[in-house]
Amino acid sequence: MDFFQYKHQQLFAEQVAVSDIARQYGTPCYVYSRSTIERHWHAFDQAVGSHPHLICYAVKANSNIGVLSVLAKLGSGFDIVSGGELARVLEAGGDPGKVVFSGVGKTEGEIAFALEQGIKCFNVESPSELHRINKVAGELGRQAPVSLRVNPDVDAKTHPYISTGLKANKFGIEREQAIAVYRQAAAMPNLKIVGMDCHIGSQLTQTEPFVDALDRLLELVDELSGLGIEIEHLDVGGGLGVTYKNETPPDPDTYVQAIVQRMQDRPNLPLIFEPGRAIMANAGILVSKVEFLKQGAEKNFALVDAAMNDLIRPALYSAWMDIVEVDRSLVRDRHEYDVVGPVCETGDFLGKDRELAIAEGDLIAVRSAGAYGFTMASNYNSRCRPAEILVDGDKLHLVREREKLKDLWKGEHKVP
Ligand SMILES: Cc1ncc(COP(=O)(O)O)c(C=O)c1O
Ligand SMILES: N[C@@H](CCCC[NH3+])C(=O)O
Repeated sequence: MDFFQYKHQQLFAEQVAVSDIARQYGTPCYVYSRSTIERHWHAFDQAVGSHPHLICYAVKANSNIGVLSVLAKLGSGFDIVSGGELARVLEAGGDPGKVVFSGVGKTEGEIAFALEQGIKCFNVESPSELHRINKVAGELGRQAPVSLRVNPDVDAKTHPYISTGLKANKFGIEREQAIAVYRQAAAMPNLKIVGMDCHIGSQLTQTEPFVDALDRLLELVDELSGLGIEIEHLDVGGGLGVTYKNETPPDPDTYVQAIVQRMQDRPNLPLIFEPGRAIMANAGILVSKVEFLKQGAEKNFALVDAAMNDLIRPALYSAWMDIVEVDRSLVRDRHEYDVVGPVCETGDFLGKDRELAIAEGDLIAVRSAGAYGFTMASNYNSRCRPAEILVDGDKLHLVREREKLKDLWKGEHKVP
């Protein structure tokens, strides 16, 4: 069931009319559905069934404290890529013992912070990082749990900017070197090898690359076992795609089943999943107001009050995101528009060539904007970042206030 749907031609978020939310909190604003977040998380968790596992939501997709607190209450784990994300998880009430720390450039400070908090493990992306973790752990008198992120060299068949599992990508340790690096890790006194990890890219719409990657990892697990190095968990990463337009990704159940089936003869090797987009994308929309309609020589423009600084995916990846009218009861002529924001960049668009029945002052919503929306927002053009509202049935929670002008120069100083 979709928790963003029309009732009497009005777009609703759960039981609240989106136009009421806009009236109360202004635009632009992100609106999230708690039920959708929970349903998506459970879809992963239940699909794994009795195989031991942990769902570690990828915080980068949407790191709002309100969102994280919903997931923490479900008992979710978290995949983080910075000390900042760890701090958010802790603030939201997440369990550090269920946190895996990915990312290619962990600093000494971040490693120390994570060790002190007792995270589940570091997903290590290079031999240099192993040395660094070993050093910091030694200084703190601790043993650091580590898992190597192996780059399995499979083609994820996704946008080149968001593919991560190819030899040409900066992520992970090459498959051919993995055994040697595990041996190095085994010889370091302050490390404890606990797992193996991979993440081959984002917005994948086929199951096959995931299964190929898993098979490649399992070969390595067996080879390591022969060398006396036992892997205690296998982290298959995130990356499951969603439908923005006409993509047909497998649903979480089909994707998870394909992976769990491969694990049937390894019932004691726990799995970790790191979904981000599949949990959050369709749990959120970006609501914006039409400021002006403008007729150009070749195109009609709908100038709206949200821009690339609020939602950069269309500008950055030419990503197509659905744009809909919030109130379809209004009588309007239907025209084709480029939906653009006020930022001074030609690339500032939310959608091109969209048929919409709108007038100045009307509301539109960009759908599937719950993942990589606010987390990639900036203050470019000195624009205040939008409010974020979480809907829970008929209740509204303002989970992030709209930034105020003073927030724009917080921490900056005039020169005497
Ligand atoms: C290491 C890691 N894990 C998980 C994710 C989440 O990916 P997605 O949002 O595609 O599920 C990412 C981002 O692609 C990532 O880099
Ligand atoms: N930010 C990207 C995906 C990158 C995933 C991060 N590893 C998007 O909006 O689609």
